Amino acid sequence: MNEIEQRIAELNKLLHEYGHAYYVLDNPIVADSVYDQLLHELIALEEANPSLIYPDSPTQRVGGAVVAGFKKVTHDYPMLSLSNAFNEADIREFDRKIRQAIGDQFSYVCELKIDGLAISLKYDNGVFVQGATRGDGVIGEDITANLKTIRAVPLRLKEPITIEVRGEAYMPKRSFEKLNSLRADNGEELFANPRNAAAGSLRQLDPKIAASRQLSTFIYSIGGDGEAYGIDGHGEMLDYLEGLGFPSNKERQHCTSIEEVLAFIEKWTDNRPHLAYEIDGIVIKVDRYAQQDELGYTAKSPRWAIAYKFPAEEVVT
Ligand SMILES: NC(=O)c1cnc(N)c2cc(Br)sc12
Repeated sequence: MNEIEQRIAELNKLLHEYGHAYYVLDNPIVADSVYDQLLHELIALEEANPSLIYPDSPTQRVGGAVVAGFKKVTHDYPMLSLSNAFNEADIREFDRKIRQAIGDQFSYVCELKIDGLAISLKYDNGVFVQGATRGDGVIGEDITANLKTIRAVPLRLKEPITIEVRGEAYMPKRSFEKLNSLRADNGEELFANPRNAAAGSLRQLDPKIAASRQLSTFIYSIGGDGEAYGIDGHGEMLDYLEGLGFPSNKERQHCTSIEEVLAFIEKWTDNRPHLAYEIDGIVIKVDRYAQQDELGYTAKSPRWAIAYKFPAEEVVT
């Protein structure tokens, strides 16, 4: 490798590491000015040596052309929807049915239900190759170019594996407030909430607009069979995805009883306003995959999971 090739390789490595720390771990290891200076050095070197541009270079996130529309994508595995619970009785009934089916020897994983747009991300040999919306659960839209602009979406995984993951793209509360304030100054219509703003941003035909909206994502499952990766449960899967370089929400808890689940719900009902992003509920899943398989699915959703929905907030007029 000559000097320029070495410097480009080093800048890609550094920017990938700094970007992961900042956007995925929410734990910056260099100042923004240092990151920007290295990024501009890489942009200049790539402009002078286009044959040395890495496909997963951070400069390639906002590369897509404006498109006339989005291609349709048929999901390899349907993207599920969850049945809902609205109160303690619903949750106890969910728990009772599970105990009736598989006995008492099981545990739950509880997670925050992110209020955004469900997405699917596909990786071939560790490289991000396609991203899509959930759509109707079977057919979604190819929004790869827009999803590449989300800094928390890894362009290359820490292992060269082929995997499809699912998660939620969302707009942090602060980004939402800044966006609506800008739109108000420009006399534009305001977005009603961060979910609509995130969906509207990812439906933009020009990736430069999506890139300007400061979206993020949490990844919370895979498409297909977790056991194919030697993983036996959902909690273990979330740790595995984190290890690959995906952003996963850290506010998850292993619960060994429905009382612990109810306490988790109460905790986050109170703490919800202090989160940097909107949540609309709590997702409760039986942890072990073998027990999920035993419980199976209804026509619409898994029997081994439920989404507790927070009561609709009083709109003060
Ligand atoms: N952690 C999770 O499983 C999770 C988080 N946030 C969401 N909006 C959803 C939706 C489904 Br379907 S699962 C899930």
